[in-house]
Amino acid sequence: MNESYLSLGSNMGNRLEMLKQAVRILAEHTSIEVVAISSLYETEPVGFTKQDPFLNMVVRIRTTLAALELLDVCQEIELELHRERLVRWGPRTIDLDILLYNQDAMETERLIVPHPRMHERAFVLIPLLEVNPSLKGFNLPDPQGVQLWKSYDGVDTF
Ligand SMILES: Nc1nc2nc(S)n(CCO)c2c(=O)[nH]1
Repeated sequence: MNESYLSLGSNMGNRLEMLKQAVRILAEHTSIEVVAISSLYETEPVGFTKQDPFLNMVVRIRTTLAALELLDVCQEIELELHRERLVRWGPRTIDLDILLYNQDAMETERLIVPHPRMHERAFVLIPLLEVNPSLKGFNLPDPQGVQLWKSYDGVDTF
């Protein structure tokens, strides 16, 4: 069994509904168990800043899928929820990034794990710490631009 952490974000359309649908599809996948979900955070866009704020969260999963198979599932969910890659760093209905996969380090054309920018993103680290307290070793970047939006009592209440 493998353990992985995914960062989810949305800044187009009904952001909450998009995130709920993405988590539902993950939870319904026969090879994935959603073990924990973080709170939702409203976050200022990083990188391409001239766009609407995001809702971000992190989910902890257990899976029998290999990392690249998990990436396939994430990309299928993005397509299913009408993710349009209009501008690379621009607005999106839904975005799923693999942050960590076990304690593996891998770099391929399609996937780099641990995610290469996670260490500089408060919108990733702050929710990640909620679902994996053992990562307390991270020096949190300035939490500026990351506001708690809503917390949940677990996957079932999301
Ligand atoms: N706050 C925030 N800024 C972002 N910039 C990009 S690109 N993304 C997409 C994730 O790589 C985000 C995001 O999810 N949240």
